[in-house]
Amino acid sequence: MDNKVIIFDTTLRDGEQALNASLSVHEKLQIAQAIERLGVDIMEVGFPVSSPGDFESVQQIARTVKNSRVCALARAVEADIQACADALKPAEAFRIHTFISTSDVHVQQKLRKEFSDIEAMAVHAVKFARRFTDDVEFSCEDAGRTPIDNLCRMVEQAIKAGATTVNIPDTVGYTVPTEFGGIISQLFNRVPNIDQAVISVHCHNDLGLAVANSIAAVQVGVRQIECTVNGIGERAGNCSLEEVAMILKTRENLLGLHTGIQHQEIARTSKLVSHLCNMPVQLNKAIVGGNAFSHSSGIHQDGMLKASNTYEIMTPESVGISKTKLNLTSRSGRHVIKHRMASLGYQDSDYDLEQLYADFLALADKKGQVFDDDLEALLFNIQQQDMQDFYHIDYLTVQSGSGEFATASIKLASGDKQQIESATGNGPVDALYRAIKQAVDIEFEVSDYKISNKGAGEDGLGQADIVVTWQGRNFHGFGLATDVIEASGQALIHTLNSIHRAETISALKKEAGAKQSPSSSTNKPQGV
Ligand SMILES: CC(=O)SCCNC(=O)CCNC(=O)[C@H](O)C(C)(C)COP(=O)(O)OP(=O)(O)OC[C@H]1O[C@@H](n2cnc3c(N)ncnc32)[C@H](O)[C@@H]1OP(=O)(O)O
Ligand SMILES: CC(C)C(=O)C(=O)O
Ligand SMILES: [Mg+2]
Repeated sequence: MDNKVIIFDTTLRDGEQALNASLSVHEKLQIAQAIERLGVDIMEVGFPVSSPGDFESVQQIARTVKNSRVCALARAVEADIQACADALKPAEAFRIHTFISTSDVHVQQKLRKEFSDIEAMAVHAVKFARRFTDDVEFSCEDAGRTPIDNLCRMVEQAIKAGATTVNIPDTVGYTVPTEFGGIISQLFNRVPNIDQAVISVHCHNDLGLAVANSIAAVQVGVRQIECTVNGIGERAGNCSLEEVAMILKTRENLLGLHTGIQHQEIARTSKLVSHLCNMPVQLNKAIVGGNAFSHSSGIHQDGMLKASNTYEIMTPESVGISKTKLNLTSRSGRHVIKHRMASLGYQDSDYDLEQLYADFLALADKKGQVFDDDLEALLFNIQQQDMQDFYHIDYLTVQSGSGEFATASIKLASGDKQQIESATGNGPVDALYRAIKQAVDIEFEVSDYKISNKGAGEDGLGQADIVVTWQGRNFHGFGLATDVIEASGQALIHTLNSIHRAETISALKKEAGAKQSPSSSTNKPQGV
């Protein structure tokens, strides 16, 4: 048996069904091109009968994509299949995928038919689809809950009618791996013509088992996995493409299978899909989550510094992520601090590791994650108070109305000095930022400003993200509050505190440099 597993991507069909905002034709095309670059064998890109917009996007993708076969979905209904054929026509070769439910609950309650009617509809649909292409896939919807005798009958009939791929979906993510693998094994053992079609699986993640079930299926002979980028799809989603691709690559030694996926494209495809679909990826998601290649505790970081395979079973570069992250937190140890200081250009003799580590722990307990600037600030013995909150808004009020200038008044603390300022502006944020500018000693420009919603409902939080340019360097800051004006103020103050810290560090570096004699220059911090 061939040991290549065909990857069938359904991000733009099953994945798209689960979005809370629709994608434009242009956005779908961008995703299709990224998925093509990823090296999938087949991409299912829509359900053309469902709307003129979906028809058009399937057509555009069929016109554009060349290196993956394009496919569209149809009920076991002539009009749906005809729509697939019409939309896919621009492609040189295409697949039509038709389906009907086979489980008792779906046949009786949803379709309200007899199983024999369903068999007849399936056979007719497959034969009708074969008029347009010799690549026809048939799916037994809810196969995971279908009585095995009925499932065997349906698979045999579909192959006899001309299906070249037969897909066994666990539509509601009900089965567990041994059970699902057992269903597939029974099909291989009992359906006489099974070797005349590729057998595929399409698993949903309702119990978090979509990937495990798909792997159980390939272990007993399945050679096509249907999946989506980031695992998006109906309800809890579909089998995640990046997870199966990396399981098959990383455990090729055990499974003896491979795919045609270009693994280095995984991270950027995941980011594009997440961004265009407005579906954030959870931090701890395997392969593409923000923490998938970051290490936070001292024992792990020490291991990673000695040999990365102590805690990484694949490299971040292999999935297109530039490098492993070693987060500095209060769970970090001395080895990683030493390593980070060396990468910032410091030699061991430039600092007292025990003192720095003690200060670092005190700061990490307060702050969570400690960044490189913080470490340098500790090195130069800056008071933690200075590092965290030199500037602070004690009070702010803003007045605005349509057709008038807005006015803002603030009371701002700068270290132990306090100042009251007022300013007018084109809007409330402009007025507030002008008042803050009058109160601080820093010449800066706000070069980017964005407000986004965090959480649902009227009392959800607003997040302000700004970029401030100071002496040619960009500083990012954010603020989070139920009031967007307050969030905007916090964002600017956050940024000004970072600038203040950078200013203080550079003054201290200059001072330290001036005190060094030429003969002690080897002790100078380098590369900072
Ligand atoms: C498991 C899956 O992911 S299946 C794919 C799910 N995706 C979608 O549903 C997205 C596209 N769907 C649509 O745009 C619409 O549902 C359409 C155009 C297909 C149909 O719309 P409508 O005609 O208004 O029907 P509606 O969606 O309300 O009901 C579905 C009908 O199709 C029937 N049906 C469902 N599946 C199938 C099937 N595989 N083959 C034949 N008929 C089916 C249902 O029994 C129901 O028929 P009824 O009207 O006789 O009761
Ligand atoms: C149409 C089929 C393959 C499907 O999406 C499912 O059963 O989940
Ligand atoms: Mg599905």
